[in-house]
Amino acid sequence: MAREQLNAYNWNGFADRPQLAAALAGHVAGRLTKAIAERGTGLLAVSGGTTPAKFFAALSAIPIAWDKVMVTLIDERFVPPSSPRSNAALVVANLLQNAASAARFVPLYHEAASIEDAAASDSEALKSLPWPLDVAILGMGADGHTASFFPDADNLPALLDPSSTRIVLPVHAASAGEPRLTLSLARIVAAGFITLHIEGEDKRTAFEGAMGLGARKPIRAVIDAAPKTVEVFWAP
Ligand SMILES: O=C(O)[C@H](O)[C@@H](O)[C@H](O)[C@H](O)COP(=O)(O)O
Repeated sequence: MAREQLNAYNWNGFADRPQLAAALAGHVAGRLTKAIAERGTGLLAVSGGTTPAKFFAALSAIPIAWDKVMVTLIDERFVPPSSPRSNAALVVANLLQNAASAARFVPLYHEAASIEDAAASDSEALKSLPWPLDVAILGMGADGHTASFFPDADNLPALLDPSSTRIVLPVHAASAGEPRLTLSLARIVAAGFITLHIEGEDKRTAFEGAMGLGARKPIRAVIDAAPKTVEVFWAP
């Protein structure tokens, strides 16, 4: 594993994806165990998409006190759990299995008249979670989006506002596929352990581009706003 201290992130490179999954799962399990020892609970927020399934499977098998862990989503497509696009379905099928089946899951999607109504009621409902996040697992698209902070989002400045008091925000972005629900940047960067899990050469190139000079991509805004170093986990 190669570690490079660059800017406000650490680059943790792995030879292959299974090794990354095992290492990231070990780090996350350790952070959750530390949180449970310190405050009696662990609060984990994970991203969806196609990258995290192997990491979820590795984490699900680690025997920590999962009955003291609460799992929620960094973001969600505005679709029911029956949809193949549902991040909640991905988490239930891949993470909330084995030892981790004892964790409590707090999804973001529920039926609502609009995505704005869903985000507002989510923000209320999620107030009762034991904030701040102990662990935030971010993904990234080739366009430099993370969470549902899409570069073409209608309300990107509000999504990236570090002083936002909202917990969940609605997102309309043509490139997103469907309307989204996302944790606000403020809630994400307050996490005790923030990781970015990316795989493949395209994602590495996109990340390096986002960290360079030029247009500020959403992933850069998150890293710049984070008071702690973001741990990037990458494999080819
Ligand atoms: O709902 C989502 O899609 C995710 O939360 C999103 O932020 C994801 O992490 C990136 O789009 C990368 O997705 P892939 O892992 O599919 O490349």
